[in-house]
Amino acid sequence: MKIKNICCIGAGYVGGPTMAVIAQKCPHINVTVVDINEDRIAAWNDENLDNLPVFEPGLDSIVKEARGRNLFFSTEVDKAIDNSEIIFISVNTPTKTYGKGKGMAADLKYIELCARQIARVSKQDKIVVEKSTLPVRTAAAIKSILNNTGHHVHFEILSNPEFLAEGTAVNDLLMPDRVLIGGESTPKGKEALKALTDIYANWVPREKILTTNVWSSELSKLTANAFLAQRVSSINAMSEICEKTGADINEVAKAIGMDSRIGPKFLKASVGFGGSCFQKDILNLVYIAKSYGLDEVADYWEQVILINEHQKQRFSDLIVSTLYNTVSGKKITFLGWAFKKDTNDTRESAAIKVADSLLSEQAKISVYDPKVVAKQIYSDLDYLKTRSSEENRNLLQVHKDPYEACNQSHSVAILTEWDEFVSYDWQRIYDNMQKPAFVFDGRGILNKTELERIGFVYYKIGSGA
Ligand SMILES: NC(=O)C1=CN([C@@H]2O[C@H](COP(=O)(O)OP(=O)(O)OC[C@H]3O[C@@H](n4cnc5c(N)ncnc54)[C@H](O)[C@@H]3O)[C@@H](O)[C@H]2O)C=CC1
Ligand SMILES: O=C(O)[C@H]1O[C@H](OP(=O)(O)OP(=O)(O)OC[C@H]2O[C@@H](n3ccc(=O)[nH]c3=O)[C@H](O)[C@@H]2O)[C@H](O)[C@@H](O)[C@@H]1O
Repeated sequence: MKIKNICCIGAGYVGGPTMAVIAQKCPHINVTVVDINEDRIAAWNDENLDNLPVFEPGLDSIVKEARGRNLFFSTEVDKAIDNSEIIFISVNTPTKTYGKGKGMAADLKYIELCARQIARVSKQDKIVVEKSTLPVRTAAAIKSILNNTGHHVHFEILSNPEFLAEGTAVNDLLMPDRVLIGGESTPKGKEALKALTDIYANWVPREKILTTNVWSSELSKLTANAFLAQRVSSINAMSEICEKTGADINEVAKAIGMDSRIGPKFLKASVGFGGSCFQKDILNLVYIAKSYGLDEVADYWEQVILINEHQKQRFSDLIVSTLYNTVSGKKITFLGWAFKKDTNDTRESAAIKVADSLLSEQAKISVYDPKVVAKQIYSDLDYLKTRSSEENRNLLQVHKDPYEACNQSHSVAILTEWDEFVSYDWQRIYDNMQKPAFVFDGRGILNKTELERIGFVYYKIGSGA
């Protein structure tokens, strides 16, 4: 099968970067990324590459190279579907906020809308690729919609979950550990698997392109995120034991990570994992397990989330107790708001929960983040509905200069591990703070000896004060 046109529905953190890399590596294929969000598409088309809606190191130069050549961003969804032999669905699949499965199950309404639209528009056979993260067996629902509402064209459904991490998306896409494609073992299924494999093979070694059945592929994505998040919760659980016992979490992580069966990656203690996916995907897994009556399995995975909530809460509790049991009226500076460094994404960032707890204690918070804008920070807090948006704006200020944010502060809390925080002039920060000056390092990135030499009272996650 000769593929000339690809369409991707959803121009978000996955659709945008993924398609940009496919377009760069496959100049013989036209790639059109469509979205119903006009502002987002306009931003992808912005002449000024600083205005792209997704910040990812290296993404701007790839967009610059391919955009207008064989990479297009558009709001004309029907046209792009009609023109393409392969359609990726890369829309959001958030946790349901209503009805059955509220707070647990994945909300598949955007997926279903896409399937119905593809069915309505398509006049020729198409390959439909699940790029979004989906509950296992979603392909069956998509297939049923496509086969019952379309123009009797043949649809082949593939599962091709995305494993990129934000902040390293471009590298992850250029050099993936593996590409996973699930498909049916019928002749047409095999043909579809080959067509998609051939696209990736333009830059990914074939031995790294793994094909499985559809259900294994769908479930592998949830499993990978569950295992990764479990590692973070495991190291964070140990970080609390370290703080009680005098052990140091970095030393423990190094010692266990040298065991080749455990490995050194993803063992960084933190103020809690964030991001749009770990929590939602584990909740989804818990929901799936419960729906099959597997309560013990569900309880096991739910603990990963509970430890994560605990880690965020204990960090804000520690700030309050260390600051003499009251933060009312005290200025606390947050360095970082993004859920990790090198991204402007704040979804489920630990900073949001920690700020909310401290604001409920009447603290005054100043925030500096190199990439997150004030509008986003206020919208994250307003979304919680803990207090009025006017109160949020009164209690929390956003700064464009880190030194200004720290000025006259009682304490600085590190919420994101941005590299630039390490090289700040900490003496200057100390000189302009209230005394005693506290630093709560929720990412363990600063130099304890140096900060204590300056005069700070320094707390590091996983090794205490
Ligand atoms: N963010 C990440 O790092 C990763 C996300 N994923 C998964 O990929 C999927 C997408 O995630 P993100 O890109 O982060 O979401 P996102 O929210 O950044 O982007 C989704 C886009 O889809 C658009 N959309 C929704 N319904 C639409 C429709 N009917 N027609 C056209 N456009 C529509 C939205 O307007 C939005 O721009 C999710 O299932 C997520 O779990 C997987 C791996 C990594
Ligand atoms: O499905 C997804 O959305 C993606 O979720 C994660 O990627 P992402 O959330 O972008 O970023 P991670 O690097 O995994 O970090 C997630 C959170 O865990 C935290 N973390 C990570 C690693 C660690 O050692 N310690 C730690 O606290 C990070 O600070 C961050 O808040 C996975 O790593 C990706 O493989 C997956 O595709």
